Amino acid sequence: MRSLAGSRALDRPLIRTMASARRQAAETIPSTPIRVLRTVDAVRKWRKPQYLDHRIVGLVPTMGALHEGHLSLIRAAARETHHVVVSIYVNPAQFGIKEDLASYPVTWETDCKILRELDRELADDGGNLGRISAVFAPTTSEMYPSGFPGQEVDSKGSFVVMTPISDVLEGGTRPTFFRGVATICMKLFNIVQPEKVYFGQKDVQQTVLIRKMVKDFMLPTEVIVGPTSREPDGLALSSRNVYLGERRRKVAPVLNRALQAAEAQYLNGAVDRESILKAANAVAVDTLNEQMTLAPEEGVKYEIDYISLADPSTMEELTEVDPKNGGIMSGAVKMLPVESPQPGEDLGHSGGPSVRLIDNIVLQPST
Ligand SMILES: Nc1ncnc2c1ncn2[C@@H]1O[C@H](COP(=O)(O)OP(=O)(O)OP(=O)(O)O)[C@@H](O)[C@H]1O
Ligand SMILES: CC(C)(CO)[C@@H](O)C(=O)[O-]
Ligand code: BAL
Repeated sequence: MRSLAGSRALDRPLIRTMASARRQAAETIPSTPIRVLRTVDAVRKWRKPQYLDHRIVGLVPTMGALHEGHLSLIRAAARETHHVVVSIYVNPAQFGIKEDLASYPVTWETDCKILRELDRELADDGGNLGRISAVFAPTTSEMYPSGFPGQEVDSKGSFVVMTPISDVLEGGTRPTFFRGVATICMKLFNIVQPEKVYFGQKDVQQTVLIRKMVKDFMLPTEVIVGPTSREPDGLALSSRNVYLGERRRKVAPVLNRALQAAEAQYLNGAVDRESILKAANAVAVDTLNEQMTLAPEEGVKYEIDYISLADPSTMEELTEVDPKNGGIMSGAVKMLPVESPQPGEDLGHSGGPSVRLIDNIVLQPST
């Protein structure tokens, strides 16, 4: 008969085998085949057979807190590629030191639930080439293997810097933003090696930057831009809308209304900067004046960061729209924290800090 000690010794390799099997079992989003990949190495191992099998991979980069805007990009990717990879990573390098990195919504469990439901929808839709195959959710030490370089304007490190596009509009207010975006997107593209990448029109300057990065650095990927998803009242969906709270949410469509007023001028035949921008500024200023007449516990205040009329391929300001090329009307407003918050008032995520909202409308070229 085996001694107790002997039987324990015999069990040990079995225990080791089970443990290493557990270690090797691929992490997935529960009740789905969607792999959760957390390291560069894991993505590379997953990617190689797809490459050898000539399977097309589409990448949808996100910072999580998923909403319908993200889902529209994932749906587009599933229609056109065999394997959709969604990256979820809040990249500190694109946040300025005084920006909202610490409070940025992180909703991993809800994101997984949303992706599970979307994957079922995609499976039932015969029109798709592929499904969501993987979520890439790395840590900062994985994405910055030499150490995180910092969020300061003068931080030293390995960055992708693109000028002058990074210096204007969004980059004017957020001087490290596009350096951070270009750097992280270059890393994501190098890791996933997607044939196609999907970005939202809501962040129009980002799409222009990414297209330029792909062109200037000869990256073997195609950039696809999906339309802006909106709430019924025109507000562009954005992960940051959760900061607004009820009072500011009602006023937040002002930016879209301002841009629509400008678009109406263009559609009526105006091409000069002054006529087009005047219409947008009038809506923004009139709405603010109306708010100022309200009692402090009702009103909402905001600052107009910029309202721009720019060239669609460079984002340089235009004095006149060439109808052959069209233009981009874009803007940013900073919704200030509400005054005289009332007991029980919904102030929004994280106590309702200032929220910067962006939006844009394409002035279509006439054919
Ligand atoms: N309303 C939208 N419609 C279409 N695409 C969108 C929309 N909002 C975001 N996207 C796109 O989704 C991708 C990931 O964006 P991100 O995760 O930053 O979401 P976000 O809502 O833009 O968040 P934030 O509030 O931080 O700007 C980007 O390509 C972005 O342009
Ligand atoms: C493209 C992106 C995921 C890079 O971090 C981010 O800028 C975003 O979510 O738009
Ligand atoms: N969607 C843009 C990401 C950012 O504002 O940081």
